[in-house]
Amino acid sequence: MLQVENPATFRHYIDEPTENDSIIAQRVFNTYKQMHTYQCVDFVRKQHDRWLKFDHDRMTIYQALEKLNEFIDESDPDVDVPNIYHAFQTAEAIRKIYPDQDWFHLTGLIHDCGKVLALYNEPQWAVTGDTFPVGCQFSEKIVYRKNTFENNPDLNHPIYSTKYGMYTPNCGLDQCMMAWGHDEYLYRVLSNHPTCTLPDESLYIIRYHSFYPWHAGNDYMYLCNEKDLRMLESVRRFQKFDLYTKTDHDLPNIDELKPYYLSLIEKYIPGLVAW
Ligand SMILES: O[C@H]1[C@H](O)[C@@H](O)[C@H](O)[C@@H](O)[C@H]1O
Ligand SMILES: [Fe+2]
Ligand SMILES: [Fe+2]
Repeated sequence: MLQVENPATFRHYIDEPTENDSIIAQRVFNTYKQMHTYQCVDFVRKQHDRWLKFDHDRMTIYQALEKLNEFIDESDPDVDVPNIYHAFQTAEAIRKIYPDQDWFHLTGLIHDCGKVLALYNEPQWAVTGDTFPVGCQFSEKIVYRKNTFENNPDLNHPIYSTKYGMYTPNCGLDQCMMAWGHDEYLYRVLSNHPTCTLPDESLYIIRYHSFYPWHAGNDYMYLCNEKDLRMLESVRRFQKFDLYTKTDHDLPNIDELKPYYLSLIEKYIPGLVAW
């Protein structure tokens, strides 16, 4: 088990921060305010059209990871260094506790690589942050649920505002359209890569790791099928490493760790990937 000294210090979201609150608190709130204003069924459809042709770039997974050197996540109250450190912190913590599960180490390393979207001019509210399904009622468990959705075009939609919205009971999360961001994007990129041999569990973790209203809030169970409920434990197992290893001190030595992770990429996701 991962030892966590003080879990309550993570994911602290300050409501309606003012100038007296930290810059980070303001930046996080503004990112979610925009996300909850603009993420709607129409927007997600447009993003699928735009990004699921995989005609933006060709680069290896490691090259994508290195791009996160230039990227600070504005939705995250717990990280204020480039995201590549978070990738190695997550992976190394998993490796310590599960030395034999190399696919899980690699999952930790790459799970946020979808954030390269932001380096192709996508705004952070369409890249980072927690996710939720669009096309049905927004859960009370979404962060800042009370004061950030008032201008969302789907909020009072006759179908999308109902419990099941455009879905059916227990249809399965793969039938649901999630708010567009780094999870769904990387999942689709890897599914489209002909030589990716990561196990299903890995791809599932990548796809839903930001779905906090579900895996942490226990909501949306009425959309889940058996597979989702089976995978929930895996997502939760991953989430502890993803969240509780975030620290801006003790940054990992990337050059030292690089050869091991390059070997895992060669094993599970070799070659140039289409983005
Ligand atoms: O701010 C964070 C960050 O963007 C993570 O990458 C995402 O997975 C989390 O759900 C979110 O809370
Ligand atoms: Fe993430
Ligand atoms: Fe992460």
